[in-house]
Amino acid sequence: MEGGRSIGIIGMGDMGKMYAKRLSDAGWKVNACDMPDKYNLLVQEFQARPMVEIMPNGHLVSRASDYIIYSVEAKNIDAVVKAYGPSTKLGAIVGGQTSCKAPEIAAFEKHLPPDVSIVSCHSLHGPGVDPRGQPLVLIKHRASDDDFKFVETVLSCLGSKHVPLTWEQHDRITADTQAVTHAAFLSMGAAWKANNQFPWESARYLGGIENVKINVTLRIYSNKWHVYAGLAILNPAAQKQIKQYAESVTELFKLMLAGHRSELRERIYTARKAVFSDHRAKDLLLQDEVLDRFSLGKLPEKRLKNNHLSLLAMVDCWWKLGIVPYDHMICSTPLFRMWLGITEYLFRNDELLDEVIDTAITDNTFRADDLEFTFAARDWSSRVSLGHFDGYREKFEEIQEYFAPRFPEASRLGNEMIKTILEKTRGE
Ligand SMILES: NC(=O)C1=CN([C@@H]2O[C@H](COP(=O)(O)OP(=O)(O)OC[C@H]3O[C@@H](n4cnc5c(N)ncnc54)[C@H](OP(=O)(O)O)[C@@H]3O)[C@@H](O)[C@H]2O)C=CC1
Ligand SMILES: O=C(O)C(=O)Cc1ccc(O)cc1
Repeated sequence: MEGGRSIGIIGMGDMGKMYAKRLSDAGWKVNACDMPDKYNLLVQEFQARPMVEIMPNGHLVSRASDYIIYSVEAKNIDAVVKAYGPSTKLGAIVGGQTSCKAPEIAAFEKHLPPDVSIVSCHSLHGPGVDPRGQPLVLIKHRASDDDFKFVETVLSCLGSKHVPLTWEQHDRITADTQAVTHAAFLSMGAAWKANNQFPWESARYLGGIENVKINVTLRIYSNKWHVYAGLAILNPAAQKQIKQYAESVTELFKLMLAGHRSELRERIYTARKAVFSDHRAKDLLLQDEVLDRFSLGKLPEKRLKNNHLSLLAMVDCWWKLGIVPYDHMICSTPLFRMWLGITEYLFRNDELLDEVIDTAITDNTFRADDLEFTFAARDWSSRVSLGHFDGYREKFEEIQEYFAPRFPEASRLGNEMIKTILEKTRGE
């Protein structure tokens, strides 16, 4: 392909393998490696794919390839580029797949020889999602137009929607979209565990919006901790967003506890105006019948009320930070679109929003759940702000273990849900 040029992939985890398979299927020669101890296993796994050559380490991949993609943990990017960067083939192009670009670009600038071009990428979806039509961010950081065109040509086989950005724009947008979305779902999981609850066993958490909350939470906890830790801890804008989310949760919960109905209502309606007023005429991203279809438990005859503190706080947080989430649709992940979908579903239905406010003030049966949710949001925020990967990992894996028995079923249902919902909410 293209004058015999080949592609290198350093890091053959979930994303690296997905890229290796799709690029080689499109006819590209791929040179790939993971840690040296995985060499034999990878050789076996890829033996039926002659277009993928597994190599023992990143030096060999770097010296043989014309466009090298680092697909390793964000927290390791500096060390890995430091090790292999100097072995990069003269005049090659280098990029990375990590979810936060500030450390990745810094590592490239520090460790790559000056003749090497830098064009980075970020597929805004997990490895199990069909990349067609999903946003793919491309960052032309230090490269000629021809080099950039070459990367576009290589990655066009993914069928994704190319979104050219600078690394600064990328980090700002993904803090708004991914990091704070994950914080909300991570907090739901933490609260359910703290109350020793499996939400699909409680009628309160069945149907509609609740299905999305449960399926997405389980999807996040079934993934690798470092993906979420990396994009939250390493992105300075993310810390601010997550902190505001925790503050919004706390303040709204205090208004509920104190029974300040009119203050709560006014705050929620002010936030709604700031976030949704320009979108009132547009179709809803998600509809009832889609939401109800994907339940881990048996749907109750009549939907039970919830005060949806997690959703109220999200809109409050967007308002406080001056974020209009629709502005980011071009650069959104599936989980963000689902999160915005259920938030919008609530905020654009006057009757439901009023019911939620009434439940928040009059129904005490949610207090225990909301208390744990508030603790959880604050705890995640402080772990992210402290910047300790170990502290993040410890909490994530404890909750992961709690929910693990339901991952297979939740993944199956979650995949179907994502597929159906994505057809209705493709970016833009
Ligand atoms: N999963 C997702 O949904 C998405 C992830 N991303 C980003 O893509 C990157 C990869 O994520 P993902 O594939 O999920 O994570 P994985 O943990 O599955 O893959 C990373 C791989 O890189 C390997 N690795 C670490 N150091 C080296 C090294 N020195 N040489 C070769 N290989 C090395 C790891 O080995 P070991 O495990 O032994 O450390 C691991 O196998 C991350 O930065 C992530 O943020 C981007 C979009 C979506
Ligand atoms: O859709 C999401 O937000 C996910 O959780 C999957 C994901 C994780 C990390 C990325 O960098 C991009 C996508």
